Amino acid sequence: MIEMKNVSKTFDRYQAVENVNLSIEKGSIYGLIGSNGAGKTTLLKLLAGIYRQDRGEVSINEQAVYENLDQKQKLFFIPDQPYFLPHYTIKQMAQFYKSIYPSWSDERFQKLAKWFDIDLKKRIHTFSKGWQRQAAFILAFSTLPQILILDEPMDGLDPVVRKKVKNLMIQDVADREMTILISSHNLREIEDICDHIGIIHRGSLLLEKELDDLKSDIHKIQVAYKEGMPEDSLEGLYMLHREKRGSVFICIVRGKEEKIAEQIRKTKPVIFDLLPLTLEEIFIYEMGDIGYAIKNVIV
Ligand SMILES: Nc1ncnc2c1ncn2[C@@H]1O[C@H](COP(=O)(O)OP(=O)(O)OP(=O)(O)O)[C@@H](O)[C@H]1O
Repeated sequence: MIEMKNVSKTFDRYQAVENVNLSIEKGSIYGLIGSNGAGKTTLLKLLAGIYRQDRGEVSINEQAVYENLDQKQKLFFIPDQPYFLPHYTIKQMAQFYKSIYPSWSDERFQKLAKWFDIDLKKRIHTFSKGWQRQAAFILAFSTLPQILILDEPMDGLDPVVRKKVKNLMIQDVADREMTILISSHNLREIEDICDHIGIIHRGSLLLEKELDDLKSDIHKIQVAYKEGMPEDSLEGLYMLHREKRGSVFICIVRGKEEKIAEQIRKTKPVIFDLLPLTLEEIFIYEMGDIGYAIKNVIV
């Protein structure tokens, strides 16, 4: 299990991460989402042992990560701009990682190189952005990490490669209970593969939930009445957003589906639909609930 307890990190008095508590179960795929500058990369680098926290504890299976070689050999971090040793080919990078990671698999490396159809003898810095990212994934998956930490992983990858990478992730989670932590602004992709979601805002973790729980706790309702909306129809509902389109009211409501439906039906609407929200919509309204502007966002 990956854990953060009361973790804070400042840069020159700027609080990038503030008192974060977080836990990620083995074998889960955790999506970290948040606005620009929210602290996602800082959090990932703390978990990867690249940054040292000012306060709190960062641990994997109850052992500190920072300056702990044993722990670092269990994880692989792909930053938003993958790093390679200057002028190295993929083959040379493979030798380098083989010397660092005891779990390195030559068999996996050869298999992946063939599958991605990549030139192992070409210098990586001459590759396109997408090819460089593919190289990073081939190397990462060849170390057979217990934990894979990815910052904006699909940036610059074409749809076929994205699918291949997603399949590899899912396969390794299923076969070896690998844990994945992903930060991305592509919420459709996060929704597609993650089972847990954390929303970070201004350095604090706003919420952390199973994706299914997150989705079952917030709904969009469309409702219309013969003679306008009765005054008390929405009383007691936790309303995150409300707008009127013609005679139809569109509301975003927090709460359980049955409870919301029961209350609305009592008011005898002529139209009533209760719809699930996408992760993108949930993110926008959760952020709106804490004052991050949702004006002019049409859903
Ligand atoms: N090395 C650093 N030195 C000084 N400030 C930093 C450093 N790294 C991050 N910060 C600041 O910490 C805050 C959080 O940055 P971080 O990169 O973690 O955000 P993010 O959520 O990944 O953002 P984005 O989605 O825009 O990539 C920002 O205000 C950033 O300017």
